[in-house]
Amino acid sequence: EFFSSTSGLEKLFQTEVVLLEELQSYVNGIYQHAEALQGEIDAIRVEHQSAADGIDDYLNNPVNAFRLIKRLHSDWETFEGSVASDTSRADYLEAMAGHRANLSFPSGDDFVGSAIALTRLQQTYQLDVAELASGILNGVKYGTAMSWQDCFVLGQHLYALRDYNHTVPWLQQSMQLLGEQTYGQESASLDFMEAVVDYHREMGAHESALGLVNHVLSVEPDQRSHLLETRQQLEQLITDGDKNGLLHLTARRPGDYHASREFRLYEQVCRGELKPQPAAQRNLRCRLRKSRSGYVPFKLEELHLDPLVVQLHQVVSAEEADFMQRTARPRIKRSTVYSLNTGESTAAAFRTSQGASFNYSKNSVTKLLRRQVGDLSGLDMDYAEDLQVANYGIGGHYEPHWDCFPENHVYDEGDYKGNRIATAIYYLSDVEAGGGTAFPFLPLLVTPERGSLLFWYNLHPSGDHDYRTKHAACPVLQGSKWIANVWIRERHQDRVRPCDLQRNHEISLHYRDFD
Ligand SMILES: O=C(O)CCC(=O)C(=O)O
Ligand SMILES: [Fe+2]
Repeated sequence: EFFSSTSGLEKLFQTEVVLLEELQSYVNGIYQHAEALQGEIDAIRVEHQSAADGIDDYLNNPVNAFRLIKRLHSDWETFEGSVASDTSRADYLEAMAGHRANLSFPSGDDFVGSAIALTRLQQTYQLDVAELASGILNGVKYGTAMSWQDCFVLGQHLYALRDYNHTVPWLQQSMQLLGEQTYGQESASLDFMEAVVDYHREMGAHESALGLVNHVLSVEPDQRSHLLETRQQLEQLITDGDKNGLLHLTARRPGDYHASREFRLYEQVCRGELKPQPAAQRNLRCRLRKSRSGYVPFKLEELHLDPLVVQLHQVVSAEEADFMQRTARPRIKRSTVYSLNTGESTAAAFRTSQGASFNYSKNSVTKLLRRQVGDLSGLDMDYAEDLQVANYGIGGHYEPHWDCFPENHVYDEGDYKGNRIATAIYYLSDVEAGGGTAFPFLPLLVTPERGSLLFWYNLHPSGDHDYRTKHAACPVLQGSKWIANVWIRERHQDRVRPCDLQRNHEISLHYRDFD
């Protein structure tokens, strides 16, 4: 699978580099062959021109007669042979078959995954389709523009995925771009637009259908008079406020998490529209904190006090962060999520990233990552889970979740004892746009900053879940996000974080069943 990480996409890019060379050498071969044949054609034409003054005169010349006979007797056979023996086409196809077997190609799932990632970005960051199609993200031009065909294929795919809400704007954009082409007025283009009218009608997007009908009729009023009736029907449906069509059937069902208040909070936090109240921010401090074993103090920034969320700046150097990326790159695989129902870990649409885990004794950097979390928190790192490095590609995200395990989960597996008392996330890269860590209930957005470390407790001192710590990875809008997760278990931590004898989770219970 390639779409879920940037390093996956790099493999696809390399594939395209090879394919491009292959096609170029095929085209070069055709050119050479064509040039040779053109030379022959030109020579014979010159010959024929000298006959222009009179065929009889020309043929009375014995040399000319001989040459004509010779040409027809053997030259033309040679030309035919040359065309017949041209293996460039077969060679190209054979080489391509080899490439298909040996190089990385995206699967259908990749195609669907990348289409969904685009609509996710559109949705989360409320991007304008026209801007997105022109390569602009939040006012900054990053990519090349999409063609009308790109937009059409995306729309068609979203249609197949039954995401009609997103289908309509992409088809609209596609038709808009087609209309701007010089061939946008040609008959074939108008046929295409008529086909899209049918899509819109089926979906119940009457206004979009009407817009297209009017456009087609304005270009070819006489040839396309059958559309007059369609126009009338559409106008009637619009006047009646008709709500039939696929678009209206798929309005989000009640109980759909993506339509919940919580999910909306999350999206607002990702966009930076919701922030902690000034009154809460006033008490936040930046300070230097002594490290347990190192000489250099931590640059600690409080991001939230209750629950405590802190970010430590410049704890990992650029070289160390890059080293971890390089080490993880060959090992990362699509991230999975554990399902309580099936007891299995599977890939899920709500978590699209790739990851790999490392024993902390792997190298000096993994050792450093473990030691620093211990130094900062004072927690016993003997029961920390293996380090989990993750990479998110474009649109990669992890929807709101708690890191601690649910109450009925058996979490004493092997060496891991107790629930996940705390989470520490190292940011191993900056992210150009999007990709923050969002806490919808706080409501806090943490910006990834290469070399920094984010830390919070998932449990109340009583050991109960702190439901306020629900958090998420916002979709990456531009760039590639690398993190390393450190999860610390409960065992032996009571010396550092004494248990409260009273249960003290009332303050967060409200967030357990938020809607
Ligand atoms: O990538 C992030 O910002 C958060 C990741 C996360 O929450 C997780 O991996 O559990
Ligand atoms: Fe998490």
